[in-house]
Amino acid sequence: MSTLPNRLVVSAPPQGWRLRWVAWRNSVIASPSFQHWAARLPIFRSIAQRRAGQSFDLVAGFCYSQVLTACVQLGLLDLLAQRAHDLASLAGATGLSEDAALRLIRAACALSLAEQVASGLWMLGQQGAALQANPGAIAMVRHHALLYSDLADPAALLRRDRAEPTALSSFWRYAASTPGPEAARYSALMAASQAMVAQQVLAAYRFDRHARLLDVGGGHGAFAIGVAKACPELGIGVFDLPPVVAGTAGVLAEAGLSEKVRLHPGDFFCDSLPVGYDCITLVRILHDHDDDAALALLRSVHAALPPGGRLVIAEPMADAPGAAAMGDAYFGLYLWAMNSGRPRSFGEYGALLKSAGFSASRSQRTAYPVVSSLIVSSK
Ligand SMILES: CC(C)=CCC/C(C)=C/CC/C(C)=C/C=C/C(C)=C/C=C/C=C(C)/C=C/C=C(C)/C=C/C=C(C)/C=C/CC(C)(C)O
Ligand SMILES: C[S@@+](CC[C@H](N)C(=O)[O-])C[C@H]1O[C@@H](n2cnc3c(N)ncnc32)[C@H](O)[C@@H]1O
Repeated sequence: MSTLPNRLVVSAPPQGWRLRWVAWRNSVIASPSFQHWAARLPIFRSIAQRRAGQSFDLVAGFCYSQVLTACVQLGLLDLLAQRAHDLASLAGATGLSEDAALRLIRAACALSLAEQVASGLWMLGQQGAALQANPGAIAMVRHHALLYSDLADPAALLRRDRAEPTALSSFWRYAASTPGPEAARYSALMAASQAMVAQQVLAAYRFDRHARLLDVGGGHGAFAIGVAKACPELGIGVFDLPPVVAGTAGVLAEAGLSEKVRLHPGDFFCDSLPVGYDCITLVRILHDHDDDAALALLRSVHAALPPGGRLVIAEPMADAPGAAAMGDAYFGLYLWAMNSGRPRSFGEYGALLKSAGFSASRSQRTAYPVVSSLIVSSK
């Protein structure tokens, strides 16, 4: 656990030596003759080939994503998870010609989504097995059609006025504040991807040290249900927009937790948060909002907590250890396309939390920072 610096992390002006080192290093790496010879020198060969592969993967990444999308769309991963298949059964089950099925299964094998276990016989590969264990990730693969439509012309997306609606912003804005199928679709997507996050949060923080927990922006209660099962003695509340909370009641009833979890319909930008909870969670909330709105929400949370009360922030963060691309490269563009919010580093949250009046904050490592990280703050 590390204590967060209580000020916005402004990187020190680059030292002279760092500028000179980076400039020299780049001039060497960018040299075609160095790239030619590095792969031929035993001392550099493996790193040169690995870097070349990484460069190719960066250039070709969208194609890989679409191989995964095709596998999800055609149910290929589910098929391969059940048993080994030959080409005829794969073609029949997916509705593809044998030529197309062979092209897809070879591509899936190249990405470890599938694995040839004998001549003409395939099963799930390591990457396919890992993804099958995370239905939320599979749900996001399906959801990415919206994201990729907004990213079709990335320069135009970055240039345009963020007030202009995009496919993603329409999905998230409209769905969050309007009853009906859109709100249900939106909350179902959140609930599907919540399991991975809840697992990380519950393993990293002991909620049973508290008496009552309020999950602000708790959606259809997926996190609240996870906490209720892990901490049977804990009093739990969920605060969310009225159209969403209307759906939460049904989800809690199905889980047999209607009496256990108290619902608080409201708008956390207009209404005060309910008091009486000694722990408040913000799970995948703050990164949805720009700094001013995030600070206003943190101030509202601070006002609702008793002295010594705790705030637990859980979301995918920028600069997460071993997952830098997930932060500013994925969520950075995702939230830009959503017209609101950004991923933040631990240091950036430290500054916001201090401005909101929190006395101390610390980061809490999780097993998979690529899924979610934690910050714990005290009033
Ligand atoms: C058994 C033998 C012989 C060897 C084993 C060797 C070994 C140890 C292998 C390791 C296997 C292993 C443990 C693999 C683990 C894999 C895991 C945990 C994979 C997890 C993948 C998770 C993914 C891909 C998650 C993706 C999540 C996404 C894309 C979430 C997007 C969320 C969005 C867009 C949220 C939007 C909400 C908003 C609006 C931003 O607030
Ligand atoms: C990205 S979802 C996260 C849901 C849940 N915490 C999770 O991790 O799956 C954001 C949640 O914040 C809620 N929300 C957005 N704006 C809100 C507002 N102004 N007041 C209350 N809830 C809001 C949405 O309805 C949604 O449930």
